[in-house]
Amino acid sequence: MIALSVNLNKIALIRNSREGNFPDVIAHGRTCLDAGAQGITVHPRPDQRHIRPGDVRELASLCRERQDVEFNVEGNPFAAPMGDYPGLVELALENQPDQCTLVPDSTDQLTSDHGFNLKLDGPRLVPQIAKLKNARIRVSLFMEPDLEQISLARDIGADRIELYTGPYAEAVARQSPELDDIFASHCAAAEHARQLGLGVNAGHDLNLVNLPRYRTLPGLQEVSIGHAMTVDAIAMGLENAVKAYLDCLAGN
Ligand SMILES: CC(=O)[C@@H](O)[C@H](O)COP(=O)(O)O
Ligand SMILES: NCC(=O)COP(=O)(O)O
Repeated sequence: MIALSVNLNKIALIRNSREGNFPDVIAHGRTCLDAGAQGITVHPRPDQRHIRPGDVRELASLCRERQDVEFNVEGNPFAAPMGDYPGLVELALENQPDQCTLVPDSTDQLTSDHGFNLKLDGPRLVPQIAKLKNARIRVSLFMEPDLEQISLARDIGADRIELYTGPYAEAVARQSPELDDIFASHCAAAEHARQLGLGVNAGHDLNLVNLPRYRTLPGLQEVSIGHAMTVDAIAMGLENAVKAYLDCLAGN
């Protein structure tokens, strides 16, 4: 089974556009879990444009209440604390998610758009990964489908990789002639990761159109999906949208 972890960033983005707590991010998280999602993902950013530290605390306790539900906190481990945002690793250590996905994005970035270059960032990631693993938090690294880089992910102690699916999603949307090669590179990366003993997650811009092919990736364990699902929820309702993604992942 491929686990569906629903990313709630965009629900929080709408909430933050006004004062108050509407829509309620935690209630929407509960709806996703009630509809059968196996996990919740958040990607708090230092500017708190969407997910805030308080959301992480409340979602951590929501996920703890449920059996077989995983909480995944994503973000840049090197971004400095800002306001009451304490830094990603500190936030994770405080809230004990099941998984922390480290992503190499800068503070002013619109969204995540590349995986780690571990030749550059590997040495300074080592102590961050060790802190998380000592706290029994699974560590995943956001990566391109590059075999040499994936070997380095194993060498510095990662448990899993999350393959960055943005270029794959764009190739599907544009019906690009490069699509087959891009997907083949993801399959080779997933096989390589598995041979090294790394788990395989994937995410970014996955949707109901591009997921039927991506779900066939060898050994895929988890997808985290937020943006497209939130858009689909406008038309379908959140519960139906979650169920549609679960059906899609099941190959129905
Ligand atoms: C890591 C990743 O792929 C991103 O999709 C991220 O989790 C979403 O962040 P934003 O919602 O801020 O674009
Ligand atoms: N890790 C990717 C993620 O959480 C969701 O990305 P998106 O579906 O919002 O692009």
